[in-house]
Amino acid sequence: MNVHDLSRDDDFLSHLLVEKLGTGQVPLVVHKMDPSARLPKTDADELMSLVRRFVITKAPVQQAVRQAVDELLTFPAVRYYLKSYTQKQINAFATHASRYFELYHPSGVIEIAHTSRYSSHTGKSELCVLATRPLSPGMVITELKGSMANLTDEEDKELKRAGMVNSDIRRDFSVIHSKSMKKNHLFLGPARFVNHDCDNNCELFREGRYITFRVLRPIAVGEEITAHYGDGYFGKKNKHCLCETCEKNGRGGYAPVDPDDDGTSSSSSDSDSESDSESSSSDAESEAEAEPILNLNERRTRRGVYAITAAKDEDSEDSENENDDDNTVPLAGARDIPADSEVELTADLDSASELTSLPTSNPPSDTHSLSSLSSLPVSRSSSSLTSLSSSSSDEAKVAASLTTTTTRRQSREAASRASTSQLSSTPLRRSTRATNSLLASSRRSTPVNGKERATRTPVSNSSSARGRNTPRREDTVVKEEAEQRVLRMRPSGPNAAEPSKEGPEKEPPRGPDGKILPTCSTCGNILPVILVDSKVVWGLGLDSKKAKKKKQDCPRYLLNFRRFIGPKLTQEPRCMRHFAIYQQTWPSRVPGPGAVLPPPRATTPSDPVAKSSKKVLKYLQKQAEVSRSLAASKATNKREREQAVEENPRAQKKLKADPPPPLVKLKQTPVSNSTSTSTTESEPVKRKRGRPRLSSPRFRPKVKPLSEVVVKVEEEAPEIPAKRVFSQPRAQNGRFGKKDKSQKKKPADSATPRSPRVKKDVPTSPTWTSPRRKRANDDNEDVQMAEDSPKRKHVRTEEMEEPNEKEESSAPKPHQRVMPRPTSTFRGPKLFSNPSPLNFALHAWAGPVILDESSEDEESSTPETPEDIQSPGPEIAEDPELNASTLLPAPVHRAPLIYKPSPFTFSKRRWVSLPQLPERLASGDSVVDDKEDDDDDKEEEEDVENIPEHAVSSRKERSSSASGHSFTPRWTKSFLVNNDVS
Ligand SMILES: C[S@@+](CC[C@H](N)C(=O)[O-])C[C@H]1O[C@@H](n2cnc3c(N)ncnc32)[C@H](O)[C@@H]1O
Repeated sequence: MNVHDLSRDDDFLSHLLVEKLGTGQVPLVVHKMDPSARLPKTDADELMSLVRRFVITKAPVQQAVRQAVDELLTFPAVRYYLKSYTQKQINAFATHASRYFELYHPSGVIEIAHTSRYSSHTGKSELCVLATRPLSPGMVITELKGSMANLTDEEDKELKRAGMVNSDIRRDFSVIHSKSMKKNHLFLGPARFVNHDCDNNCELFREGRYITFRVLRPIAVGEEITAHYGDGYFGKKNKHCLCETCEKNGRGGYAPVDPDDDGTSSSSSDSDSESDSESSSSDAESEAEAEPILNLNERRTRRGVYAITAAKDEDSEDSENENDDDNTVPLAGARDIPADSEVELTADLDSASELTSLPTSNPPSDTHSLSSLSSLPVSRSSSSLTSLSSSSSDEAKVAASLTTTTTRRQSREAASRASTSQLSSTPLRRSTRATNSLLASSRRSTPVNGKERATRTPVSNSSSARGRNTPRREDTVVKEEAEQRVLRMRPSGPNAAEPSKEGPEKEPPRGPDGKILPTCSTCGNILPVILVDSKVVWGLGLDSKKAKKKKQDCPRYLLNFRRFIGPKLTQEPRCMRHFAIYQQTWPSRVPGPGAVLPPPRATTPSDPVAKSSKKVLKYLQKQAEVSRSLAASKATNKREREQAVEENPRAQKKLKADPPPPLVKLKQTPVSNSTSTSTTESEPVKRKRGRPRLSSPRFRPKVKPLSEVVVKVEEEAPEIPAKRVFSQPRAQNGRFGKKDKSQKKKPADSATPRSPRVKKDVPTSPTWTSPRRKRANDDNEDVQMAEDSPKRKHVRTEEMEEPNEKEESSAPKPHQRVMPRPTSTFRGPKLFSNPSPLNFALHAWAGPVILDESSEDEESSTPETPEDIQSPGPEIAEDPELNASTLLPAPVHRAPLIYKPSPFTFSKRRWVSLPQLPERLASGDSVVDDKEDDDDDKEEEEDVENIPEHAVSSRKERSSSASGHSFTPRWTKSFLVNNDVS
């Protein structure tokens, strides 16, 4: 796709599928590449019904997406839009459309929302991406994609040429620089709404021609998805960054103003060409440039979007470092010319994948600016007021309540204050100012970091909206504010949610008059008062005693209400939009009480090794350390017990009686007040009779397969003395490691070697791990180990703690050879009936079989019982073919069994037979191995979701189709022609 088409398509599609969708009069305003382009008119209701059909369809995601795209292409406006398109262009458009549709699928885990975090500073509507479900590290947010288009040098320059009045392409968009290709790419699509945070919770990575995101640490519902644009994107060392992390730490745009700072601080962002790299930042340091203090908060970046200022000095200095000398073309009052500073995206996009953005050349209108402020959601994590959460601070809630339409008592107060504001020249501005004023006043008494933080009212939207023609007024404003300010801070205040995090009980939000404010029982937001034409249409009386007793939701229901209040509804919070689309309360997406959510589409990476990143590994490593310490104490106990067993065989009995070692799962350190479905708690494995069910959730990697693997590597391997594992079953149990119950859980027990020599060949762990799970873990481990050694064999060997590595590598891998059964009970697919396993086993034991040493190697990891003809039921015991000796190629000697294996285990194995066994035996085939592999494969197919390795192909398929990247040319020209496109 070329840049022009991508830009044009994205403008149109984001208009259709973001702006027009359920947002009423306060849309999610998307910055257009070409705001001047006229877009065909579309009926919002029609669009909504299309999306409604899409979200309620039962079809699989991709099918549903295709249907939706098909339908979209029948819209007159779309047909009109595409009429000059070639087939290729239509396909590209359809693919891009599919990305937007994917966002809305009920299985999706994110949504696009307003954020006020930057709006108040940038004066423009800003969007963000929020999680609607808990996300775990390693997950790939498949529906959050961005399409890339190669930028030609000319286009690249064009994007950098800010403020070209008649420019076709505007610059408030992401540009990714590929180190390997040494090229910049334009990056559009839903993924472009991801904002930057210095402690980002997601990272970018590339899947073919599109970019998507991988979760780095647990993300709670309502939390914002953030990426890292680079270290120098928002000025040198991101000193103008307004992210939540900077806010919490008093850095970036929230850092105290250095009294010595004469405004000549460097601004690498304005100059550095590879701003995220260390070298570039050091380069940038040398390129110190003056920057007036006055403009620190809303200064322009090199991309000039949110730093709009008319300060002369700054402009000239910035321009010094810009490669483009476009100083004569100011952008909304600023000559913000982006340098070649797009952050680099390395070849594998893991280590240095970064997202950059180019600035917009046009500030939004006041309406837009304010609309963005009008829905100030409250964040659980103090993040940018973008998420709805009950744990938000009062202050944030006050902010939320003070939307452009808020007229509660406190907002009235604020409004009266605002009326005195010099800047509030219009009602809209006044309300914005009111919000800020109120917040400022409340903050004046808020000590931060032991200091009383003076407040500064950020430049109102008017500053962003000001034109080049009004420099004088801006200067006045800026100076005035600078006098007030000691520290830089954003209007919502620092650590907005901190108090609620600390205290066990949340303080209900109160207005300035001290009265408790009514909040939405769904999202916790302060209920707004909605005005239409200065008349309160909703919200009054909600603070009455009666109303307080009643559970009250925020006005998502006003969607229906809108019918009689007309289209002039001035506010539509997130709950409303959500409800409009899903007819469900936020964040639920599926209808009906107790309805089951479809599994989230965020997946683990298809190729964990390739997709692993330092950050994920770092996180996992951290987690592993925690569990390692836990394991250390356990290991000591185990060793003691094992020693006791060796010294005193009687101790075995005790050991047997002891509960089996728990399946160690990662104990997670709580990262947030996440409702994450994280399953990485330390939970002991319940012992069950028979073999553990491989499909049992307790053996699934669940949410954090990577984490578990780390634990395995770090924890299990060092504490497993091979002796304990092999000595017992070999000596006492013969072929069936029945006696030691802890071994019952190991499939390896069936393959227990008989001699000490074999002992070395079959390593195992004290905690039974199903082969399938083990394989999955191996893969995951590879991810974890990828940095040290990409060789999986080596990793596996390490994990198994094989005493004799050479033997291990040459020997068949035990976990591959051991045949796990589909279930631990008699519900396996190979049983035709449900006979008594006990009877069967007793019958089968009539002719005990002992294999010779020569066949042991082969069998060491395979079932001991010979394969036989599949039996219809217990009668199988009567079948002469059950005499294993007749089936085995070379049975050498027999001996009575010393121990009776579990009848369940035994009979189950016996029944796993191949009809073609005799023939295979006759032909000298290795019966057991093949059979086992088959079985394994089948099982793995059944449980493919749990096994990264085996899931790779299916994931790849899913992923590629999910991406829309591989969409076949379904949306043909003829399709459009057939649909009256001419
Ligand atoms: C790729 S866009 C992100 C989506 C953007 N909020 C929107 O609505 O289109 C990058 C822009 O978001 C804003 N932004 C994102 N993260 C920011 C941060 N940490 N500090 C300041 N502005 C940020 C800046 O305006 C930046 O130019």
